[in-house]
Amino acid sequence: MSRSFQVDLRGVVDLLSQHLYSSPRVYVRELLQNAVDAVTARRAADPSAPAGIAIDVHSADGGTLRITDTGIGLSEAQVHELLATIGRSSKRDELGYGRHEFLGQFGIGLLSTFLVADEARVVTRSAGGGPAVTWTGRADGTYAIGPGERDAAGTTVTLTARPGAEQWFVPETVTDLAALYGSMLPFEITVNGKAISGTGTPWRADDRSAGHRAADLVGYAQEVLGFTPFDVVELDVPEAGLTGVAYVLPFPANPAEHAGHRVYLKRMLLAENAPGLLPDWAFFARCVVDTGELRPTASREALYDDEQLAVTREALGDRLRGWLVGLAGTSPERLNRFLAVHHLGVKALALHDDEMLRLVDEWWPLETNVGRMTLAEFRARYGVLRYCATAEEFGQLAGVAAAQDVPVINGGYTYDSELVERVRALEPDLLVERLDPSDIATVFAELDSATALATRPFVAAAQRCVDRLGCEVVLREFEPASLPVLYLVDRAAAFAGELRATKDKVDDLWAGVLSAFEKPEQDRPQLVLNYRNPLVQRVSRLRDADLTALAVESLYGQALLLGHHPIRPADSALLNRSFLGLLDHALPASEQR
Ligand SMILES: Nc1ncnc2c1ncn2[C@@H]1O[C@H](COP(=O)(O)OP(=O)(O)OP(=O)(O)O)[C@@H](O)[C@H]1O
Repeated sequence: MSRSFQVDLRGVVDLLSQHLYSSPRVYVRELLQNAVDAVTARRAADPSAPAGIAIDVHSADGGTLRITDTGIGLSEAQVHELLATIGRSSKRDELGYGRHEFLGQFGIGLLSTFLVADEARVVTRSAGGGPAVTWTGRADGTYAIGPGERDAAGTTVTLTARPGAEQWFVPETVTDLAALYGSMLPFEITVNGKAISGTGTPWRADDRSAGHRAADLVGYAQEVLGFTPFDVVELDVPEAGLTGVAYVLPFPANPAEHAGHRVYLKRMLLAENAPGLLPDWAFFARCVVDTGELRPTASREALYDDEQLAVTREALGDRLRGWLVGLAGTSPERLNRFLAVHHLGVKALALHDDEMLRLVDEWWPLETNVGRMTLAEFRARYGVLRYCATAEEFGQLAGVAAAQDVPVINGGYTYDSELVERVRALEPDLLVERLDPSDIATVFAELDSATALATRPFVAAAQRCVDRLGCEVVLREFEPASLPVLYLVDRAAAFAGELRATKDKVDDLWAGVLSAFEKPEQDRPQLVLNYRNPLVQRVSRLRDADLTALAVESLYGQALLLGHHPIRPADSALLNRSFLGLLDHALPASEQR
């Protein structure tokens, strides 16, 4: 013998309230939606039928809400079949798919009334004829049917607040909720006599002037989203029955935070923060759209992530890409302003997305030692993309490289050096070179042999001064002559330096382990003195050993500062000492004054 399932309605309502719906407030949406569907169904058969939905809500006596529609209504047989059977809906076709013209499809919406009330009373009269019927459903799973009083076709649902749910029956709250969900619906809807719908979507095509329409769109963003958009991009994807606008954000957005969009389904609000409508790279835009074809999840709070959503996402992405490309073509100045706001996000995405990379390549000016310019401009001019990987290396080398006609990009800003390397994806034959301080050292000219011989004692003395600081002194000739000294740390030496600093801080065991990585001598940073500089020449000729030491030490300090190198405690002690020592030498002794 086959038996029927028994359903514990309390359990089902708990399930809905705790796991499906985010808040009891959705009961307003579900009632509104049933009323809209009923009006739609009636007007499908009789386009001249009235289309009105009225909510009356009072908070006296704990709270009651009544919603009346002029919709299709239900006969007694339909009441048994549709209202009293969970999961049964009149809005699905023979195959069980939601019918296109209706908002509902799951057959559970009415249950949401039990989130806020113990009893729902429905008085309905079918437009097809027959007497009015009253159905009273209770949260404990029982229902009663009896005759109803109602002259015109349509339905009235009445709820009384359950103790503890009174806040959902406050007239202002209900007005706000009805406006939130229903303000774009194409029928007149009133709450306590006040209309909350009627004007339609702000992007509708009508007889407003272009300026008026544009102002409405901006006004909507200001009022509803709370910002004045950088730009407004109109959206239209016929396959998804989708229209709307994308607002370009006027402030930086984090691409990692998948921003949500305001989505209306057949003019009724589905979600204020629906994710997944735009591709990840379009993090800089917030959409407000109305769609007839995309499917909701059963909670009606998000879009169902299916193939159709994926196709729509692509189409919307193309639209925004088109906007960006258009901006580049027609209004580079605006594109630059856009990048000034969103460059970090655009750059982050350019690491994976060729389209964004192209945008950065052509439009984002980078710092170089020959002025700010885009990567595209740089390689058109110089052929090679030569860059320093860190701001410190750029600080050390920019001036010297420029003096030797070596243009170089500062890759030290967030993502910049990765992007320079990535540009190869656009142009596989492109030469990309990372400039290392040791590369620059090789272009320094050796001194002629006589000068080298004559300055050998000075170099030896200078070496003794800075030996304990772990660097090697070399005397060379290079441009610009105005630069007396350079402190060059190549990558290996920088690593060795970090090792040394760490070793000083850790215990013996670790220091021993770290020593295994250390390489001797040739990795030491170089203090390169420029013999072309008149001051250095004078220092090299000093007879006084103390003064020579002071001068070398202060040149060392100067080189550290110029190259933005970290100043260790030993360095700052030396800087102090050399500065005071030089001052002492420079000032006349007091008895001579
Ligand atoms: N105001 C109304 N006028 C006419 N029929 C109604 C009304 N409210 C509900 N019904 C009938 O009751 C059925 C069940 O409603 P319910 O809200 O539970 O589900 P649904 O609207 O079909 O789907 P969903 O769960 O997606 O909202 C509806 O399919 C409809 O036939």
